[in-house]
Order: sequence, then structure tokens, then C-alpha cells
Amino acid sequence: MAKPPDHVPAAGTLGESGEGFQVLDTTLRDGAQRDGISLTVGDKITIARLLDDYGVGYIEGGWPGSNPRDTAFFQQAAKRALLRHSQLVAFGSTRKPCTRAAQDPQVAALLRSEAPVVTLVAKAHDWHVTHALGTSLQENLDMVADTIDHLRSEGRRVFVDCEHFFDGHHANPAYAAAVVGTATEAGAEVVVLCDTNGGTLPRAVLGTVRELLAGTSVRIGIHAQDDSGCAVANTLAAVDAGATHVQCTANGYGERVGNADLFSVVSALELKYDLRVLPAGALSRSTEVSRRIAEAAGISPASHQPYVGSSAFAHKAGLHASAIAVDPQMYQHVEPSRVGNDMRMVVSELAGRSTMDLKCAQLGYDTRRHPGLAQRLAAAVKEREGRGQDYQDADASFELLLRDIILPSPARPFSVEQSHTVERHDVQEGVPVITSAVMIRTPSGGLVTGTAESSDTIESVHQGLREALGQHFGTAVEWIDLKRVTVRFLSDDSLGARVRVHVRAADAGSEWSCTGVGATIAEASRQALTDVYCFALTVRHANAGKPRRVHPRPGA
Ligand SMILES: CC(=O)SCCNC(=O)CCNC(=O)[C@H](O)C(C)(C)COP(=O)(O)OP(=O)(O)OC[C@H]1O[C@@H](n2cnc3c(N)ncnc32)[C@H](O)[C@@H]1OP(=O)(O)O
Ligand SMILES: CC(=O)C(=O)O
Repeated sequence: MAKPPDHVPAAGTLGESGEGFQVLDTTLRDGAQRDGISLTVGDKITIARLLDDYGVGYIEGGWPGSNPRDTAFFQQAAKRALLRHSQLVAFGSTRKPCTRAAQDPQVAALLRSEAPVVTLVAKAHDWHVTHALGTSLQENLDMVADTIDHLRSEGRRVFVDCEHFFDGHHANPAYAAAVVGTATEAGAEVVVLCDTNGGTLPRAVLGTVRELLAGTSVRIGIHAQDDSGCAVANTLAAVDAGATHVQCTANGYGERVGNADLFSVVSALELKYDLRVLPAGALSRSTEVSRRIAEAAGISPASHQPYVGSSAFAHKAGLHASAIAVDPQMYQHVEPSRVGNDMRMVVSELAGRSTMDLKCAQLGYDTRRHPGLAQRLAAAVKEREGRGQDYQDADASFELLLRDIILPSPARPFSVEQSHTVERHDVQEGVPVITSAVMIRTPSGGLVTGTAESSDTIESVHQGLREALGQHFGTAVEWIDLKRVTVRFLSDDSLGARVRVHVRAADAGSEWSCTGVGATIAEASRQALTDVYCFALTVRHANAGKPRRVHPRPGA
């Protein structure tokens, strides 16, 4: 583990609430500035509760007075005593030029929010003061001092977000430092240096924060936008230089490309800097909290997000798997369970025997009882992927392939003997009519045919197959639903045009995915759908109610 920087308090020296080192989450304010997010008051309450349970020190709830929903959120938060662990923070700006903070309606709304802490955004770049705000450099300093003074006189703790600090410091270091000095003298508890345009790189952050800290005793914070892909790195660079307050958003949501991701930052601070910034045990809930916040925000979870993404600990390359079989940490920077995530083996043409051994163990099969199985499986997967198949997101098809090899035949509950799909155009209705007839052979050797019509090819094949299965298996197939079907047209000089279909299916208890490939959509979907029902009628039935083993340790 890397040694923490010298200035950082050692683990155990921080208060239970993280007072020694402050984490401020601004998902409900800056996160809501991401295009595509529109949080209702209820969504905000849900996210605030998740963050509060997770244990961040401060939750910035929005800008009271700027819109009805933010105002209502603060009213509800006050009425319900929403937060148990975290401090609620209201965000707003310094007063308007040439007025008094006591007369500024926006500042009054901050007080009315009843939040005990206020983050004030203040201009720190001289060009922004003169050209965007349209006032003098001195008046901007007066706005900072007057607003802090007024809020403090009303009993609020004040954090100051120095907007465009790094660009401003580059252009006019003396003025940027004067804004920090003014905020400090007026009693700001934290002065937060913002990389508002996200263009600053870690080396500049490190140098600038270090330089600033040499001349001030105020607590310095960092707020980094991710426009250069450096928000997390910049946040950690500021901590390296001595910052002890970090502003982040869940899953990095935020204006333009986003902010420093809360889960990456707290994971790094806890696991790599050995700092306790969350209550004991909270870090291991990171993956769950990340996904629940994504759900509340209406954004699909990012599979490749560091630490908490579903692919953060997914291993595809055969050589990686062979070392993981010795010790998973050989190809992992942290143990996945520390952040509540899982290790996952990905089956593909890039896999070798070790991937197959580990994957089979994850699926609950002991390959040691079947000498040569891993090798045969790897060869079968490579050969099929060479024909266009893709097993990466099709564990159920892989498990059927594995069972085809290890079980005495017939391993499957039925086989498709024939299937035909024909399309005609209904002139009266003006739509295509696709008819599919699917003949299956049952375990007793009987033949059953199902026929269906639809305007959609996959639906027609699906209903034809289901009709045939229903005649033999009865209600056993009725509880199966298709959740998602994806079709990809493959162009490969050696194969000619091919179609690949992925189907995600579900019953009341779980979901599973299958794949098929063929010259037509009908052929590819028939293969994938056959796997869907074979899996349901064998593996799902056999495992109903039984937990799957998911974390095989080598030799376990
Ligand atoms: C870097 C950041 O992300 S800071 C957070 C930014 N977040 C948001 O803007 C979201 C919420 N904002 C809003 O709902 C609206 O912009 C409001 C309610 C705040 C203001 O709306 P309006 O009064 O219609 O003004 P508008 O948005 O056009 O302009 C903002 C005004 O604030 C002024 N302003 C900007 N920064 C500051 C500051 N730090 N201190 C004081 N005034 C400021 C601007 O100069 C402009 O003044 P003007 O009214 O004299 O032109
Ligand atoms: C305050 C803020 O959100 C920024 O400067 O980016």
C-alpha cells in the first residue's frame, strides 16, 4: 500500500464523522447540472438518504431560491429532519454587486433554507469579475466579505467555492490569492479551489495548492470538473498538496462531462491513503449505493466505472486468468469486496484453460472432475466465436455448452428439429406479416410444432417456439419473459454477412442471457431463444431457490 502524504492525518486520528477530513457530496447540486438529469423532490430525498446512510460528512442539497424544487427540497429536509449523519449544505452565490448582503433576496433564500452550512460561489478570476460579473475587482472582494459576514452573523457555517480558481491564479495570482485571503479573514471555514472548466492538470493543481497553503492557515478544499479526464487525479493531487476537504458527486455526475467521482475518491482515500473518511464498514456498500443513486437519477450505471462498475473487476484475457488462479490480487489493484463489488470471469475467444476453470467454478461446476474439460471448452468457445458467436454477455449459453460437453446426451430438454420463417406483405394493412413454424423434439422423441404470426421476425420465432414448448411443457414456460433483445449485423470477409442476437430473459427469480448467430435474424434468434428455454427448463429449474457460488478462490 502506498504511503500517505506526510501532511495527511493518520488513520484513526480522525473523528467518527470525518471531521478531520471533509467529504462534501454535491450530487444534488452540481450532479443535477448534468444534461439528462432532472431530479424531483422525491428523487432528491432518496439520494440524500442514500448519501447520509453511506456517511459522507456534507451533502450539498441544491440552490434554494433558484427553482421551486430546490426550495421545496430544503423545506422538506428541515421539516423531516432528513439527515442523521451528514450536515446539509445550501449552495448560492455572493451577493449582487453594489448592494448589501442583508438586502439580497438570493442570500435571504439561503438563510430561509435553514441549512446549517452554506457554500458560496465567489469569482476568483479577475477576467470573470470585470467581464462576466461586470464589476470592479475591489467590489468583488467586498461582495465576498459582506456575504460571508452576513451569513455568519446569522449563525451559518460558510464554505467558499472559488470559481475558476486555477485559471484565475494562472492569469493573476495576486488577485486569486486576495479572494482566498478575503474569504479567510471574513471567517470562511473552508476555501475551496475550483477547477471550474476542468482544464487544469494534476501537476499544476499540486503546485498551486502547495504554494497557496504555504501562505494561509485556512482549510483548503478542492472541487474538480472532469473535462480533461483528470477530476479524480486533480482531487488527489490537491490532497497530496495538503487539501483536507474534497467535493465530489456520485458516479461523477455534473456539468458537461462531470465532476470527481465520489466513489473513486473515497475509495482512494480509504484504501490507498489509509484515511477514514466514511464511517466504519461504509466503503463496502459503495457499489450498492452507486447503483441505487444511478437508479434514482434515471441514469444507467456505467459498467466501466472504477471500483463500482460491473466490469471494474471483470477479467477477460487468458493470461490474466492464469495468474488469478494463483491469486486474484495479481490482476486487481484492490480486493473487490472492499467496495462491495465482485470479481467476474469473462468467457471469450481471448480465454484459455484458466478462464474456463474459474468460470466453471463460479457457475458451480468442478472442472477437476472432468480432465481436459477446460481445454475442450476453450477450443469450443474459440471455434464458435470465430463463426461470430459472442459469449461475453451470455453466461447461460456458455453453461449450456459446458453441460453439452460434460453430461451424457441428451443434455438438453428439447431440440429444434426444423424451423421456417416466411414473410409476406399484407397489402390491406400495409405491414409485413412474418410466419414462423418451429418443430421441436421432446425428451421422449415426440415431435411438436408451433406456429405464430407477427410483424416482427424475432417475435414471430419466439411465439412459434413458445407455442410448441407450451404443448409439451405446459405452464412451465409461461413465467419466462424477454427483457432485452439486441441484434448486431456482422460484416466479416471470411464469414460473409452474419447476424448475432443476444437475448436477456427473466423469470420471477432471476435473469439470464443467451446468444445466437446465423445467416438471418430468424436463424440467430431461434438459436438464442432455444438456449433461453433450454436454460430455463434445466439449469433454472434445478437451481430455483439455491444460491449460486460466485467467489471461487483457487483450490476452494
Ligand atoms: C460554476 C458553477 O457551476 S456555479 C453553479 C451554477 N448553477 C446554476 O447556475 C444553476 C441555478 N441557476 C439559476 O437557476 C439561475 O441562473 C439563477 C436563479 C441563479 C439566476 O438567474 P437570473 O437572475 O435569471 O440570472 P442569470 O442566470 O441570467 O445570471 C446570473 C446572474 O448572477 C451573477 N453572478 C454570477 N456569479 C456570481 C457571483 N459569484 N456572485 C454574484 N453574482 C454572480 C451574474 O453576473 C448574473 O447577474 P445579472 O443578473 O446582473 O446579469
Ligand atoms: C462551484 C463549481 O461548481 C465549479 O466551480 O465548478
